[in-house]
Amino acid sequence: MIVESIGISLCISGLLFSAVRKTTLDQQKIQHTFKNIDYDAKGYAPTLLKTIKKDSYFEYVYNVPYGLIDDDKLQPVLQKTLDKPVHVYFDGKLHVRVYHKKLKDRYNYDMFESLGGWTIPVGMAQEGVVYHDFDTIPHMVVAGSTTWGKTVFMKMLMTHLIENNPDGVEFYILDLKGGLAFHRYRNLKQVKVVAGDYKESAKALKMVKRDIKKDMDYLKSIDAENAKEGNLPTRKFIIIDEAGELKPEKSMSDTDKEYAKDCQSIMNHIARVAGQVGYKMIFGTQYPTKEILDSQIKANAVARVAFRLVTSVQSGVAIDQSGAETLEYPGRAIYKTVKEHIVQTPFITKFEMQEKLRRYEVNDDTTREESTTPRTDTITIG
Ligand SMILES: Nc1ncnc2c1ncn2[C@@H]1O[C@H](COP(=O)(O)OP(=O)(O)OP(=O)(O)O)[C@@H](O)[C@H]1O
Repeated sequence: MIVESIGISLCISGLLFSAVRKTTLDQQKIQHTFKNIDYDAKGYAPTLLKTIKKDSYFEYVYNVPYGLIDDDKLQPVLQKTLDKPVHVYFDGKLHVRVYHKKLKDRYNYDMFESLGGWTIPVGMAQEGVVYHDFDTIPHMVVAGSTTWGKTVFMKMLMTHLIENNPDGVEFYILDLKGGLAFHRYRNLKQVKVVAGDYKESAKALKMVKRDIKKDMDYLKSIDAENAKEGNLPTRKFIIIDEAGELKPEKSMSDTDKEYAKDCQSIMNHIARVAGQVGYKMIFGTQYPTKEILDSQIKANAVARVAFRLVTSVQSGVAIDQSGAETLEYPGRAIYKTVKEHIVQTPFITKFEMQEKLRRYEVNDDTTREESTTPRTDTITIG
């Protein structure tokens, strides 16, 4: 009995000693970093106020001298120095959160629990799984340079929403990279359109605009403020991949320019008025510039997912801060609404998607029309 309790107390003191050693080491390295990158005001560096110990991280809170504010380079430098994931934020005090473990570079889709409804898993963060609810925040920007995970993410989102609501979700997909990425899903009963060029895109969006008007008139007639309150069973997702292609360019024919302008004006309309009526826009782009992500879209697409981008300027346009240019792995992203999280997004293969969605395929367009809720204005392209 005595031997056992001595063993337990030795073990506890061992753990405490190891935690103290780790925090002391972190603190020393952080303080040296402040000095080496001149993070001070007239020689006065931040001073440690307290240390918060949590299961997954230690957080060091610093008093900072007046006039010293947040600095974008602090987080990447500390991350490299400590060789651990670090999150730096500033709320009058400077917080340096140092996580014990690094995120893995792959988490398979099937390990993410479904919360049902209009919620999707955005990915695994240090704090656990992060979800996004499209009924709370309807529109989303998904930015990322090519080959860093944007398309896999949009396909994962589609798979999850179909699995959650096979009879209540509809997709209108503008696949402006030639219709290749989403073409194979055109026969799913939930996919109303896969538009592969400007003409088809403009036609699809005009159809969406007409539906929005009908749904708004209906909600007004029953005095409901939004789709949820009006018990509208269907949510419609407009996926745009690649939004940059809709910017009218000199190289386009005059007709295509007109179609592209029509598309932009309807996209702005959807972003401004249609979120609460049950229309959700997923705005994918590999070139986040001010022209492509214009102020209307940005003001209304409050949820942002940024995979690796080329420059901090692009990151600034996509998520209003730098950081996406430093993401290290495909599938790693910054998810930002009011708060921001670094996540490893769920990975799903084409084969897994096919296995999950095969049952919703309809063989030809006639069967497809019959198998979906009848709508007089549904068209099928692609
Ligand atoms: N969530 C993820 N976790 C781990 N690896 C991923 C993840 N998402 C994508 N990848 C890897 O990155 C590769 C490229 O992904 P994806 O096709 O989505 O890129 P993309 O940015 O959409 O490129 P493009 O713009 O050319 O279509 C995938 O084939 C896969 O190997």
